[in-house]
Amino acid sequence: MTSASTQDQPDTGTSEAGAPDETSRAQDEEFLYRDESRHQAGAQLTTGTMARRLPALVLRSLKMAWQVDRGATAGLLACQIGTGVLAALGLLAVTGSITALISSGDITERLWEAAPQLAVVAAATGLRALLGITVTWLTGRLRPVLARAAELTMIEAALGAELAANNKPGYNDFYDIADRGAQVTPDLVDEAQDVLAATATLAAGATVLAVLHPVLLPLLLLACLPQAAAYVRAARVVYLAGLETSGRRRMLHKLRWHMAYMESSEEMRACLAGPFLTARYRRLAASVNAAERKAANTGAWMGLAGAVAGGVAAAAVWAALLWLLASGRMSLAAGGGAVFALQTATGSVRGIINGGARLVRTGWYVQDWQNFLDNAHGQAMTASRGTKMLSAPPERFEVRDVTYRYDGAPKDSLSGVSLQVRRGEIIALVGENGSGKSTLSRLICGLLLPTAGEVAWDHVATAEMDPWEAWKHVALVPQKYTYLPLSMRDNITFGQGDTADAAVLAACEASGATDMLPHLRSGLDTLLTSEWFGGQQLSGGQWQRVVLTRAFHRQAALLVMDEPTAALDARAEHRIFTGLRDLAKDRAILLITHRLANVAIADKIIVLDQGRIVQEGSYEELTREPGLFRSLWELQQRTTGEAA
Ligand SMILES: Nc1ncnc2c1ncn2[C@@H]1O[C@H](COP(=O)(O)OP(=O)(O)OP(=O)(O)O)[C@@H](O)[C@H]1O
Repeated sequence: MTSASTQDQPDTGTSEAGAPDETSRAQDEEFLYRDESRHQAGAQLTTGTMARRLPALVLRSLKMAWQVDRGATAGLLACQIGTGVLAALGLLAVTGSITALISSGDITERLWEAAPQLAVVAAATGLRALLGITVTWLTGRLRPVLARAAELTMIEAALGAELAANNKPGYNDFYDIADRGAQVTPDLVDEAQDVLAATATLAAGATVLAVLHPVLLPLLLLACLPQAAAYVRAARVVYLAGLETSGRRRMLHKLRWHMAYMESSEEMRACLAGPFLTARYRRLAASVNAAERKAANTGAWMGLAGAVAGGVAAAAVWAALLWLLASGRMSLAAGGGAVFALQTATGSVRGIINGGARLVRTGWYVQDWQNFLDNAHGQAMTASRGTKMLSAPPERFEVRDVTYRYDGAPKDSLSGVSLQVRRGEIIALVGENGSGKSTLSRLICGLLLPTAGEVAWDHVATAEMDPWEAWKHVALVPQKYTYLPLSMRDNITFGQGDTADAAVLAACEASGATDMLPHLRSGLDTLLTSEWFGGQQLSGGQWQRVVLTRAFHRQAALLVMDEPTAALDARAEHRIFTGLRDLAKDRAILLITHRLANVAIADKIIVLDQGRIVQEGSYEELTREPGLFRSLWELQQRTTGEAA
């Protein structure tokens, strides 16, 4: 979809390309970051479906609220019931006192008759205000805990799902949308309570109206229907606009992050990426703004239509009341009470409509959260794998005729691959970019399950094992490793194994990370980032040493290292490779590297090309026989020779 002009011209957004070019760029980008599947899913979500699902969603949120803070949840429910009862009492007392005051007879007697009811009104109003304050306090206490709990449920579900599920296209959009659902979970509880409170007040008003005249209540409810429909439709438009722009909004968030945070700050400046990206930010922001403005306008028109319909309908109800009075079907005294009851009931119905529309909209968001959870649970490792435990750390890791294709990928990343590695052995995987080395390492670790074939540890298939138990035997140095803003000790141990100095320092010694310690302010307890006060920033190679220490500290039976020394200096790299044989004594090691001279240490080298094994043998054999390994190795030799 990228137009030729987009590629040829500097994309600063201020070029002389003119308006049509800008428009086509904006369209290209809109297409690039679209989120079609979510939008389609949203379009199918009707108000009726949501109305049916709402009780379950509200109950789910209430249950979660109950789990995180029983006191606050029970208090809130009690306050809402209390508010409803007080509203009913107050309303009955007001209508009673109005009826008494405007009935015929001596004014003093009428005042005395109305006095107790007026006292009830005053007490009910005061108590309701008190309950209102309590609700605000309890809601403030519950909201953040509930949102955090909803977030945690998502994180746990995401961590419990197959890695393959996270690799699916659109996963991040799905996660982002669900995250918004998690944030508004407390709103669902609030709004459900508002609707309940308004319903309780309406019940009081309705009782009075029904007593005064049976036609008033159905008339009032009928009159509110068009307004309710308009409000819910307006809420749906806003919700759908949010879904439609989710991919673009996520891109905006990414751009902000890259432009403002430290990690990308060098390239932003030296590559002059700033103007290019800010121009893209502006265009994307403009397209998101336009979509949101359109939704706001449509929503406003719908709201207006609803309000007009509501006004006309309210006028009809008042006209009906006047007709009842004029035709003598209702007494003047009863009419006074009816006016007040009608006023209150109309207010309550408006509260129900507003709250109900908000509730439905929040329901859609929370449904996104629920969908994410359902999907993650549907792809949970507990569902797709067995529960077999290994009685001892495995001795042999075997890949048997394995094929793997990523979800949505046009072709297999691995086909018919077989190999094995035992404890005490070092197997090297080599091959050009994209040949399938990292994919194979994920399969042998049991992170991915084969599309066909089998990966087995001591004859137990990874698909049959309890993955959490299995990974206790794995140490992984991935190609893209994680820098966490934790202390050095926590970054190494992740709270597992022996976290005491001696064990951590022994692992540091093996990786060469000990050299860094004298420069760290608090040794192993230094925070490894300068994003927070008191923390210290490490260099790329220093981080790689920390990640290697993490792997060595695990003392696992299988050690997988994907480009483990790419960022290390010559001395540090030498140290790792000379120490590898020692580490292999009680470990099976799978080593992936492009530095072919380093694989001389391996017992066996496996050469991958386009997902297939094309060669295997020792370093001596492969450097002698013609083939892919030798041609790559010769190229490297030539480059280093020429450089020398
Ligand atoms: N998460 C993923 N989703 C879809 N396809 C993927 C994913 N990861 C890798 N691939 C594809 O699988 C193939 C093998 O990738 P892999 O990362 O295993 O190669 P590699 O040999 O480790 O490459 P490199 O030397 O560049 O690290 C590539 O074509 C790649 O595009």
